[in-house]
Amino acid sequence: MTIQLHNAGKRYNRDWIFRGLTYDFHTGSHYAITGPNGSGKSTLLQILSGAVTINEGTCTFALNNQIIAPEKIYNNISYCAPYLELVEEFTLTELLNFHQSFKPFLNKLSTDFIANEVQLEHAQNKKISEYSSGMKQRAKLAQCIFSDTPLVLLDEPCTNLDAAGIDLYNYLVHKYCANRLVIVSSNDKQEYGFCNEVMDITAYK
Ligand SMILES: Nc1ncnc2c1ncn2[C@@H]1O[C@H](COP(=O)(O)OP(=O)(O)OP(=O)(O)O)[C@@H](O)[C@H]1O
Repeated sequence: MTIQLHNAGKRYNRDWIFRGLTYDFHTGSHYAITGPNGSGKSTLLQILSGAVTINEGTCTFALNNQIIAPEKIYNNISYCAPYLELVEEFTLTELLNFHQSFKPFLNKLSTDFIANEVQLEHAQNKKISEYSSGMKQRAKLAQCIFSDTPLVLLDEPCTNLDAAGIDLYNYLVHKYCANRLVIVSSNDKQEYGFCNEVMDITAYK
């Protein structure tokens, strides 16, 4: 999987968030997008998911050297972000089963195994609405990291996680994302310490 930005620019109304952004993202590398609050990290991540369009330049997605149209890219993406909601009426088992009906899990892993991996096996049959905020974040990470996609987009992935949760995040990323294209939007080294490429978005203001 590759994503190539060439001279990309994004503005909301008259305000440019970034301009002249030329950057290649490749499978095998793990990238961090850093910058202060409001600098455009989440906006860029949404562009890299195909959900938001740029106002100038190009953003090209390719899988196995075949160009993919931005509107088709969603099949290849797992996304975890504070602004993406879970279906809270579901239990974790129902949520994972529903999710895998349109996005299968890595190696056909079972929902029981996944609940166990994120240490939520004791709460597997409890409604997500009754979860704590840290438990909800573990459920979001489970849904994202275990989906069998070449691209994993993580926006502030340790939101609401305690120290054990942050260790769990690092374990999941190392075990299940090693050969995937991973892009993390964050200002917290605990969230992107494993990334081998760091892009400071303020360089493109
Ligand atoms: N839908 C929108 N319409 C108008 N402006 C927007 C929209 N989304 C974001 N912005 C603006 O774009 C800028 C970048 O926002 P963005 O959320 O990408 O920043 P960020 O770096 O992720 O911030 P944070 O670290 O606080 O999460 C901000 O000035 C924000 O107000």
